[in-house]
Amino acid sequence: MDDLPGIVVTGVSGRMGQMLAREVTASGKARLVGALERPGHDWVGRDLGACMGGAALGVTVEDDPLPAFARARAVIDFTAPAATVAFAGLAAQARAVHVIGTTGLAPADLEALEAASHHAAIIRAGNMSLGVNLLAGLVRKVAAALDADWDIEVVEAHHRMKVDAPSGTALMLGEAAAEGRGIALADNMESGRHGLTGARAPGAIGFSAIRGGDIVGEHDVIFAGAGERLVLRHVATDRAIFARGALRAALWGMDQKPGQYDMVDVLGL
Ligand SMILES: NC(=O)C1=CN([C@@H]2O[C@H](COP(=O)(O)OP(=O)(O)OC[C@H]3O[C@@H](n4cnc5c(N)ncnc54)[C@H](OP(=O)(O)O)[C@@H]3O)[C@@H](O)[C@H]2O)C=CC1
Ligand SMILES: O=C(O)C1=N[C@H](C(=O)O)C[C@H](O)C1
Repeated sequence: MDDLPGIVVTGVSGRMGQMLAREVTASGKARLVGALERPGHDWVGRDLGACMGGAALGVTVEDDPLPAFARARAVIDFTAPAATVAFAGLAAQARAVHVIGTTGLAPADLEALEAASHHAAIIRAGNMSLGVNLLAGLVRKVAAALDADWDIEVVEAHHRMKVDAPSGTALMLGEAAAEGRGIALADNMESGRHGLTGARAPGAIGFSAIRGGDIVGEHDVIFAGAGERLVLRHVATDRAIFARGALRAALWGMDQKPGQYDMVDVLGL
């Protein structure tokens, strides 16, 4: 057991943090060697298992990232952009693999990750599930096969607590569609339609977001042509799919050189 590679989970009280801690602990492939929360959080100093309402795990929740990262081979981080940028610098310092599931990152955040990736491997994806990463490949192929008379719309639905839109997955799928079509997503993105919008811009890739209840994550990519419509869909019903992908990425990343990677690299798609 002691020779299993050590992993730290950040934002451990969160929806994904708890799922990740359970996945790592139950995997038999890695050891949970650290669980982080922010200073002042009421879990800090307590046993993680008890905090999650189960048996003691022998892992005390901490609030100081660097010493935790220093004893880990990998950090799995599903938190928020500002936290992820700070963790990237510290993971680079500790030479630990940084697996990033956090979405909503701004261009300046991505620049900070690029700098950190010169010192340690970073694996980042807006969706760590096998299904969505396969779907992105299908979307790229379909977009390449159809001409610009087929309108592309990405529709996503998530739980009421989600704070960013479009979702990281929707952006991944939009990027795949843009790549397939040979255009830049940034120049062709249409989202948040409201009021007298005018007609749809030719060649645009549209985004719509639904928020409600406990929806785990649903994504449709619609190719709407004249007289027919093709819909490619992924429905997540269990957050364990993301945690499983993240653990796989962490283990894979331990054999990689510093640099930036995604789930296509991890899954060999
Ligand atoms: N790539 C993928 O496959 C997936 C990505 N996600 C993404 O993961 C992220 C987290 O989602 P979810 O678990 O639902 O969110 P939650 O809000 O449930 O959890 C976020 C956690 O991060 C902590 N956190 C936030 N900011 C900081 C900070 N500055 N310093 C330290 N800790 C911080 C929060 O602590 P506190 O409560 O104190 O704020 C909380 O514990 C989102 O960006 C989401 O989109 C989610 C699922 C799959
Ligand atoms: O916040 C979530 O919950 C999810 N976020 C990711 C995203 O932004 O696409 C992945 C998944 O859809 C769940």
